[in-house]
Amino acid sequence: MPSPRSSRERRTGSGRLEFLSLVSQRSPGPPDSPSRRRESGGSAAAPLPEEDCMKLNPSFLGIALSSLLAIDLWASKRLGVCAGESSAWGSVRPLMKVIEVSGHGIPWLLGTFYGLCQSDSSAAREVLLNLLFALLLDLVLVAVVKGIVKRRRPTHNKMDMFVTISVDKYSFPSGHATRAALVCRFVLHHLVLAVPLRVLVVLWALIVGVSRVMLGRHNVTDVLFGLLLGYALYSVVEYCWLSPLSAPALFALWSH
Ligand SMILES: CC(C)=CCC/C(C)=C/COP(=O)(O)O
Repeated sequence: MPSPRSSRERRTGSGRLEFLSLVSQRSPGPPDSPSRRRESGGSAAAPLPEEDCMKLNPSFLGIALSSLLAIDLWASKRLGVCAGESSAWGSVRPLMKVIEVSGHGIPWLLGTFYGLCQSDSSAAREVLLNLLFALLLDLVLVAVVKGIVKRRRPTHNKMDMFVTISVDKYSFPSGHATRAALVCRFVLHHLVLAVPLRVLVVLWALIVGVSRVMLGRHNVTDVLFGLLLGYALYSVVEYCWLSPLSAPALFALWSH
């Protein structure tokens, strides 16, 4: 028995199947428009209001963003292999938490402040004062962006972080990632280090970023944006560089 064929197909002289163009057979307009769908139901319909058409035709940007977010959530969940003790890489979680502390704001702020109090050269004081300024600027900027975006941390995150502030319930951007990128650029520009140490500094920043996703603290996009933000923030710090000439009162505070 011959198989039933749709009205969109016909046979050519050579016996090959050819698909008839739907567009050429119907009235002009987008082939999948709502009015078309109504026509295919057999009854003529009045055109839909413009707002309805807008809802039915989401913009390319909207689709691209939702797809990116869906991929982000899926990848972040799969990469969150240290999110709990019972996770696939749960045994590595303590090491990841040490890396977390290495990028935390408190040790960096306290360490820089201590160095500033101890330093006896004006060049070191200038660098440390600017590092302190950079770290504070970073904290404020991240808190503002987190407060505006209000993206929740991944559901698989265990909120057992060392010292947090209220906006740290939000995840975009990763504060550890901004700090790691900022400190990395700062150190590479202002400390004279041997190449292996420079490589280590870059590796540390990348590992801090990756560990945020592995610990389940962040989605991948939080970390990528955080790294970019920290990188860009360093340029702002360079631009506003504090020196004994531009901020004499501040330097007078630290001169012994
Ligand atoms: C309390 C102070 C001085 C800093 C908070 C540091 C902190 C907990 C940042 C959050 O980082 P993530 O956004 O990467 O989770």
